[in-house]
Amino acid sequence: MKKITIAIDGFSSCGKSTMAKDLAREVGYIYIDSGAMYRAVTLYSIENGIFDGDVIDTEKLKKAIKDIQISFRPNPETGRPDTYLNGVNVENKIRTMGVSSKVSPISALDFVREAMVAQQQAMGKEKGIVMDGRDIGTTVFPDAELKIFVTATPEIRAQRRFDELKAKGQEGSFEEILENVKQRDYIDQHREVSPLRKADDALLLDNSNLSIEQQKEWLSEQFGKIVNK
Ligand SMILES: Nc1ncnc2c1ncn2[C@@H]1O[C@H](COP(=O)(O)OP(=O)(O)O)[C@@H](O)[C@H]1O
Ligand SMILES: Nc1ccn([C@@H]2O[C@H](COP(=O)(O)OP(=O)(O)O)[C@@H](O)[C@H]2O)c(=O)n1
Repeated sequence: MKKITIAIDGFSSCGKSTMAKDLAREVGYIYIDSGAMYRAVTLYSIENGIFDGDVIDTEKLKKAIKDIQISFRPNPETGRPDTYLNGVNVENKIRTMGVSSKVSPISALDFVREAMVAQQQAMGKEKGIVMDGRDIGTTVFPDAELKIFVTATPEIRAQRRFDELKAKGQEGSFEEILENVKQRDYIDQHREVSPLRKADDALLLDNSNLSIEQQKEWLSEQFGKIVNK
């Protein structure tokens, strides 16, 4: 069966990673969470004095960027990849509100995007990959055979993220999460480099009223239409 490239983009916390991981597992493709890479750069910046409040020392980060190595390794317990920053497992740390509140300004920096996009393109050069993010169908893999753009209302997305963080015992009120979701959407859509937008040839999926199982079936169907053509 021919191998293709699958790009899943969309708004924050709508279920992109969930559907991307499910499909990758089902069809035996590599799954890459590009958001985890931007989150890892943000964690590095927080831990290495690159932030002074909300101000970013861009010169310092520019010098450090080549020393920031991000990789993914399978976690046998969860059956999903964990994110490693310079060899250390940071999967839990990068999902905190502290990182969520600082990730979009870091992701708007051109040199950060350049470094991440180069790594993402190298990961996908053999195809057989599902990658989710904000600019996968527009910038990272503009020739992807299957492109999806996912959305849901901000309230539903914030509720999903709230439930997730609560289940992990992490802090964050619904209002704080909703505000963060809206703020990141705004910054992601309005930045100069590779802003979040639907690629012209992407299929739009509003999953506000779909269950995880239903969206998984829908995505498998779209995949089948392309590989069985
Ligand atoms: N269709 C859905 N209905 C309800 N919850 C969902 C759905 N899709 C995903 N979720 C849950 O919503 C949360 C955010 O999903 P995630 O895949 O991490 O989103 P994204 O990658 O877009 O940020 C997760 O806790 C996930 O289990
Ligand atoms: N391809 C990507 C992926 C994420 N990002 C940035 O990284 C942040 C975190 O991405 P994420 O996918 O982990 O976000 P969630 O929707 O999972 O909360 C986004 O809000 C964007 O600012 C990006 O700029 N480009």
